[in-house]
Amino acid sequence: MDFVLDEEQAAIRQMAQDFADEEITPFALEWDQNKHFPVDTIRKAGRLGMGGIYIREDVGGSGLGRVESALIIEALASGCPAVASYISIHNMCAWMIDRFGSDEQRRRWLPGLVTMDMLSSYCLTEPASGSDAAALKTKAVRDGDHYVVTGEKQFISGAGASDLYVIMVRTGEDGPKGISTLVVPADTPGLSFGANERKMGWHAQPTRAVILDGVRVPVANRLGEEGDGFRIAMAGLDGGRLNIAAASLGGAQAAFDRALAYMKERKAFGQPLTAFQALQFSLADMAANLEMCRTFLWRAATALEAKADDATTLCAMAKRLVTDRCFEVANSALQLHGGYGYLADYGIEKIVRDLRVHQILEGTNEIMNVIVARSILARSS
Ligand SMILES: CC(C)(COP(=O)(O)OP(=O)(O)OC[C@H]1O[C@@H](n2cnc3c(N)ncnc32)[C@H](O)[C@@H]1OP(=O)(O)O)[C@@H](O)C(=O)NCCC(=O)NCCSC(=O)C1=CCCCC1
Repeated sequence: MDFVLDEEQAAIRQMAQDFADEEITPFALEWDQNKHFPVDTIRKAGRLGMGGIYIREDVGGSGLGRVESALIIEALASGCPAVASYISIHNMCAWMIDRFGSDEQRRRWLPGLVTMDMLSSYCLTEPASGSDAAALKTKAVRDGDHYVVTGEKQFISGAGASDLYVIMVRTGEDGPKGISTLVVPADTPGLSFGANERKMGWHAQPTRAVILDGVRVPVANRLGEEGDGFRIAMAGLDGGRLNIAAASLGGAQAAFDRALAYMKERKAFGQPLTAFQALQFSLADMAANLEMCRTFLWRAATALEAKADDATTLCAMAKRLVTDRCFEVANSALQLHGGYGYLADYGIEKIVRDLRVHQILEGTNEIMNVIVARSILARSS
């Protein structure tokens, strides 16, 4: 196994890092404080190929793999985890269309999605179903060559700003086999949005409910067959979870870098903070955790790219391990800043707030353990 990036991967990572340094980092605090969703910046990322990272090239995608995606999202998140995560979600939706859509659907939607002239949102969670995703109730009733869809999706990132909504609905029996996936354009009559939720972090992207009131969606907008929707949703999340882990890694690395710079400058008891062994040990722990997270993330990304049998399990492990450890690293970076770490202008508390939700969304870390434990038990039976 080769853990050294090749020339192309190093160049891709540098391109994303340059973009983050120039277009995201200088503005991230302002976006957070003003709850501003930087759509123009996101579209600029799209023009550099970051809207269709692992989309096939025949429709304008970048044709890269999951390791490259982890590199890009990590770099973007060094500027703002919330913006990087939105780009990650958009990529997940585009991939679901690329992987499960017909040729006609791919040609219809992907050229706009890969450039991010069209933005997309993933809609699975409902007010009464989160972890138990297969209990969703949003109903789609067939009426000729349309479905009539009624229900509500909760906690939807980008809702109100996105142009396309990839929505899991119930077309059949209770449970996972009665679920289908529909692609619904924002301007479809009957589609509306709840208020922007007030959150602890992720202020640089809106989170709203998506409300469907008798929305007529052409059957031609269904991905795959009726009943395929749960499998499609879960397959999308395998890669989504890796990207969320990469966003945690980028945020935690940025917090570490700031803590190191601060410790070199700040003096206590006549010496820079870097002279104190207890604080050196803290830095060493943080650095080891970051490196472990990065290495494991690349391992899981390689497995997903290779469609390995244990890819879903490794993605779940990576999501839990990386988002937990990186939250601890960011929190330690805050601690190393002393009182200044708690001030909004230093930017560290924003990273901690942004990273906290990565332990909850795209499947809570407890659900990640459910997935891992099930696979261990299945293998040992
Ligand atoms: C793991 C889980 C709890 C499992 O459920 P059950 O036991 O009901 O379903 P089970 O019996 O495991 O499976 C059913 C079928 O489905 C196939 N399949 C499962 N995983 C996969 C997979 N990874 N790939 C392909 N097929 C899969 C499975 O094989 C089975 O089919 P079969 O019967 O064999 O024909 C699942 O529900 C889950 O994960 N919840 C977390 C939701 C959750 O993660 N939201 C997050 C919502 S999104 C979110 O939070 C966002 C936040 C910010 C913005 C973006 C989105």
